[in-house]
Amino acid sequence: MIDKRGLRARLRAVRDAHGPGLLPVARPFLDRLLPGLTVAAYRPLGAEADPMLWVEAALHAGAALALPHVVDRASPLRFLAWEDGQDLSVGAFGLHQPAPDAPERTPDIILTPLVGFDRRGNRLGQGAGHYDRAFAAHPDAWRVGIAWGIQEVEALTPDPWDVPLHAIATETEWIIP
Ligand SMILES: Nc1nc2c(c(=O)[nH]1)N(C=O)[C@@H](CNc1ccc(C(=O)N[C@@H](CCC(=O)O)C(=O)O)cc1)CN2
Ligand SMILES: Nc1ncnc2c1ncn2[C@@H]1O[C@H](COP(=O)(O)OP(=O)(O)OP(=O)(O)O)[C@@H](O)[C@H]1O
Repeated sequence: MIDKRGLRARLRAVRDAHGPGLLPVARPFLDRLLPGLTVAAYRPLGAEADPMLWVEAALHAGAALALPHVVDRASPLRFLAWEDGQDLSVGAFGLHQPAPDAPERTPDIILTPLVGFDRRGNRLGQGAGHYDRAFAAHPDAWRVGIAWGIQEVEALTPDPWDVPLHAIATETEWIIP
């Protein structure tokens, strides 16, 4: 039985030792983009891989953007509209988020920050269940995990509520489970 909390602490340390940076855009993401689609991205926390080049590609393709908005661990995440260049404010967990009254959006693609992952599409997140619940609420969205390659682990044991990723992007690989 894996100790998820211990593993999470170890993988956060591995990620932070890597340091921040922009993740290059993966070709299959570009191929998927269409005008009018909604792409949910995120603003990185600490040394999370930064998807800003993916955001630029999405805008270039005419897609709309959303960012996650959370208020605490217990409440569900909402994806809120984010117009290009729009100011963000710092909220829960130090996250840069849209204003709480920004319109809610249904994502077609969810770019998901990972704490850890395995090659089968299993994911370890922050442990509040924000993305677990978002995946359950948006079952038709394309779930792409984003991480540095060193955040890979041999195998994660999925919990009953876990919804696997469709793909994982790292700085060197596009992994299809
Ligand atoms: N950039 C980013 N945005 C995100 C997430 C994320 O993981 N990364 N989320 C993912 O669900 C949601 C926010 N949920 C969160 C839940 C818990 C913690 C948390 O426990 N933070 C730790 C430090 C985290 C770290 O260093 O990795 C803390 O505050 O001590 C953070 C975000 C939505 N937005
Ligand atoms: N669909 C759901 N509805 C309600 N609660 C959920 C749902 N999915 C997960 N949860 C709860 O959220 C918590 C998620 O913990 P877990 O350790 O699996 O998070 P995680 O793998 O780090 O992922 P996340 O990024 O979503 O936090 C658990 O307590 C679980 O009971």
